[in-house]
Amino acid sequence: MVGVSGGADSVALLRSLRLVGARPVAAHLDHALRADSAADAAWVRALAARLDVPFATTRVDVAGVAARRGWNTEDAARRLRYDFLTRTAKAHAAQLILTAHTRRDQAETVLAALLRGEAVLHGIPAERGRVRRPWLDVPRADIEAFLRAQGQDWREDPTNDDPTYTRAWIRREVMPVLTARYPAAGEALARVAGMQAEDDAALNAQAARLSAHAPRGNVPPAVLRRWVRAEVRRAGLDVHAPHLERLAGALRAGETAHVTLPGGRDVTVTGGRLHLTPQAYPEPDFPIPGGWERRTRQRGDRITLPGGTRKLSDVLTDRHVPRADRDRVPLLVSGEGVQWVGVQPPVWAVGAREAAAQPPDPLHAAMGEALAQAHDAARAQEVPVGAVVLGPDGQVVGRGRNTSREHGDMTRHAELAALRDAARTLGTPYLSGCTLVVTLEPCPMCLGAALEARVGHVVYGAANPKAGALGGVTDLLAAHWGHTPVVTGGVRAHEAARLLKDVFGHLRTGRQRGTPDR
Ligand SMILES: Nc1ncnc2c1ncn2[C@@H]1O[C@H](COP(=O)(O)OP(=O)(O)OP(=O)(O)O)[C@@H](O)[C@H]1O
Repeated sequence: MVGVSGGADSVALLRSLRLVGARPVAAHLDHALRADSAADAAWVRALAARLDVPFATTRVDVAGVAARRGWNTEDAARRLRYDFLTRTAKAHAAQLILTAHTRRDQAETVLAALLRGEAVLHGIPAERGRVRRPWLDVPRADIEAFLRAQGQDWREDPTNDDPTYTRAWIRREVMPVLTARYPAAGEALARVAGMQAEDDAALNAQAARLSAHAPRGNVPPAVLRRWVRAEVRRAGLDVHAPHLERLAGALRAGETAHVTLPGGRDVTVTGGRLHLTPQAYPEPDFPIPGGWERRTRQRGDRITLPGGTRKLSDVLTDRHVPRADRDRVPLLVSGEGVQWVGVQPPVWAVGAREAAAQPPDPLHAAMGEALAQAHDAARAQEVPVGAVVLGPDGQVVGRGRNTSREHGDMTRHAELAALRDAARTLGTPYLSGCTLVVTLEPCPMCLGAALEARVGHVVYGAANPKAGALGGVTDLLAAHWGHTPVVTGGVRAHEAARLLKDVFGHLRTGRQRGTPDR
C-alpha cells in the first residue's frame, strides 16, 4: 500500500511502482485542514483510477482532534495519518506500507531535531513496523525530473509555504541560507541521520543486553539513556531528552530523582533502580506476635541488627527508600524497638524471625555458611572468600574457600572448590537446579566455571569492582550464553565486605613482606 498525498514524491512513487508492474493500493487521508482538501482526495482518486490501482480514502477532522487532545496540528496529522494507513493496510491485507519521504524530508527532520536538542539525530527511520521508506536518500530534483519525463503533474500543498509550520519555515527560509554556503547541506544532514541511525541501533542493542543485576554506575550514559527510554516506552509512556538525561544520570550516580513525564506520570530512580509505578512496600504476611504493633516511623526509632543498634532512618537510607516515601513504610515495633521493616526484602531485627516463628531466610542462612568458610580462609591467611553450593532441595552439597596462597595457585578460588565438592557429592558435574552462594562477586574464571556446570542461580555478597564478572568490571551475562543463571547480589554484603576490608588492611601491611594477592 502507498500513502499518496498528491504531492510530487508520493505521486512519483505510485507511478514508478506501476512502471515495474506492481499493483499497490493507493491510500489518501483527507486531513480537512484546508477548505479545498477534498479536491486533493478527488485528484488522487482520479489518478488511482487512471493507473488502475485500488484506492482508499477517509476524511478526519485533524484540527478538532488536536484541540481535544492537546496535540499540535502537525503531530495530530502524523498520528492520525499513520493510524489510517495501518488500518487500511490491514483491511486490504497489504503487508507493507510505503511512504515517499525523500532526502529533503530527512534533512529537514534532522535539522528540526537538532534545534530541539534531541539526543539522537537519526531522522526518519527507513523501517518501522509495516512502514517502509525506500526513497530517504533520493534527491527531490530526481523526482521532479522523473515526473516531467512521464508527463505526470502533481498537487502543490499551500501549507508547505506557510512558515507558521516549522517544517515549511525550515524548507523556505532556513535551507536556502544553509545551501548558499554549503551546497550539499541536505545530503550531509541525511548522511548524519543514516550514521546516527546505525549508532543508535548498536547502542540500543547494548542497552537491551543490560541484565537486571548489573550495577548501573558502570554503564556508559549513552547506553543507559537508551535503556531508560526502552523501559519507559515498554510501559506505554512518552519521554523527552531532558527526562532521559535526568533519569540516566541518577541511575549512574546512585542518586534519587523524581521526574514527571508528559501525561503527568511520575517516575522515580532510587538505589540504582527505575520505578515506573509508585513503589509498593510490603505488609507483614505472617501473624503479628503479641506485644508488637504495626505503625509507621516515629522520631527516635531504632532497630537491633547483627552489627549493633542502628537508627531506623540510617537503615532506610541504606535501602534507598526515597524521603517522600518514608512515612509509608510499614513497621512492626515492640517495646524493644523496631522488629521488622516492610521494604523489599524486609529487614528483621536480631531474634525477630524466631519471635514471629518465621523460618530463616534460606539465602541469608546459606550466605552464613559461605561467610563461615571466608572466616576460615582469613584465619589461614588467605584472601577471605568462601562459597557453598546448595543442591536442588536447598541443602548444602558443596563447600569451599580460597586456598591460593597455600597452593601457590591462582585458580584456587572458593567457588571452584565448592563446585568440585558439589560435583563429588551429587556424582555429576552438571549442577543445574543448584545455587552457588559466594561472599564476593565472582571473577570471570569462577563465573565461567558456574556456566560450564550449568548452575541455575548465583548469589553473591559484596560487589567486586576490581575483578567482578557480574557488573563489577564487566557483565559477562550480557553476552548470549547457552545457559543464563539467575543472579542475586548484595546478600549480607556488609558482612562480606567488612571481612575483606579487615583482612585487606592486614594484608596491605603483610604485602610488604611478600604476601600474595588472591
Ligand atoms: N494525506 C496523505 N495521505 C496519505 N499519505 C500521505 C498523506 N500525506 C503524506 N503522506 C505520505 O507521507 C509521505 C510524507 O509526507 P509529507 O507530508 O512529506 O508529504 P507531502 O510533502 O505532502 O507529499 P509528497 O511527499 O507526496 O510530495 C508522503 O510521501 C506520503 O507517502
